[in-house]
Amino acid sequence: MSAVLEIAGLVKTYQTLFGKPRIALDHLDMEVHQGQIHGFLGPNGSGKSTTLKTLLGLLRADSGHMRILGQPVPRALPQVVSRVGAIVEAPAFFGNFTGHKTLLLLAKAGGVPKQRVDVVLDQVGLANRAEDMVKTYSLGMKQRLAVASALLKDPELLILDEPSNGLDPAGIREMRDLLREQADRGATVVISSHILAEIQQICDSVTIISRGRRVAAGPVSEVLAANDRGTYRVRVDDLQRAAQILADAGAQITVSGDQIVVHDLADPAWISRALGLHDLWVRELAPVAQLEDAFLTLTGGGPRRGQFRPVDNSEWPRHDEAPRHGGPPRHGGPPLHDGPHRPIEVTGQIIENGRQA
Ligand SMILES: Nc1ncnc2c1ncn2[C@@H]1O[C@H](COP(=O)(O)OP(=O)(O)OP(=O)(O)O)[C@@H](O)[C@H]1O
Repeated sequence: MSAVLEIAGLVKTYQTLFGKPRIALDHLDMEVHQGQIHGFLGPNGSGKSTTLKTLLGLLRADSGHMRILGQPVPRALPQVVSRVGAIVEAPAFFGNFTGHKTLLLLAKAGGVPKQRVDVVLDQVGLANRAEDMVKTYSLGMKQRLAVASALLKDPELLILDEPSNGLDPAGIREMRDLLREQADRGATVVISSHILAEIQQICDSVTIISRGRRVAAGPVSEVLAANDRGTYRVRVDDLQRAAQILADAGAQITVSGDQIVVHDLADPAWISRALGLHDLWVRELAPVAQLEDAFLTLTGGGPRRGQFRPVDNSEWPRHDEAPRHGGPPRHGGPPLHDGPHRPIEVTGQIIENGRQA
């Protein structure tokens, strides 16, 4: 498999008006292979947009090497630009133009045959609104128009920043099918997204960055396996009491809907034992390999009730220096005891260990 996109040692520093320069990319490496759908993930402020803009020649890097379709960029961008379709940040369209006219102008400017306009309108499901003005479009429809504009050139490499932004569940599924079709015809797709479940479903491989550095990369299954934190989903009749017992026994838990998720556990039998001691019988116990878990572990951010996690800013301590959020190292399960129960709130929201974090 040949690399369609290669980044090595990319450094980008922003000069801020006051204070010291801000390091946005800190020797970033990334590689994407042909025909893959590749997820580019990172917390807010981790450097995703900076990477994509630098790759597309919209920003100048301090140092590092980049290649698109085997050509060094930005030097050889003019040679490859006709083979790349990209949306980086929400593109601005003229509200008084129709979707059709918008794409027609873009096709003309890019030297693309105008017949492609109807093809891409159809591909993104906008054909029936093509003659309406863009200002009447919903957020999701504008997003579809943006994707249509990126598809005009029938690109070999498609780079999409948050392609599912503003789409409803049916729209997200259509987008997934559309991107899969692009990969099936041999195109390579790079998408950045915060919808991790979506990335897990759609992507063949991922790069996860934090504070401008790559913290994990590879096939989704490998990234999941390497970062399996021993997370288990439990269903039990008396959810509230079960959550209380597990929390009091020292487990790291979150409660969501009708299930308890137990984190950082080496031996799932501990859960059955802990609940069985209180005559509560487990109805379902299953491992959860979630990209979200891996993401939070790798980027050092877990949910904290009543507290906002700082954005992934270079002024904060680096991940390897920072205290790890999200609990102690994986263990075989805390010792069980029959101690007094603290009140616990089961709200369908995330709670941590039965107490406010
Ligand atoms: N023009 C700028 N001037 C100064 N700092 C900037 C500028 N643009 C971005 N940054 C900083 O660079 C870092 C990376 O920002 P970037 O926008 O690339 O992150 P991101 O991963 O795309 O974030 P998000 O997911 O929130 O879009 C952040 O600390 C941000 O504040």
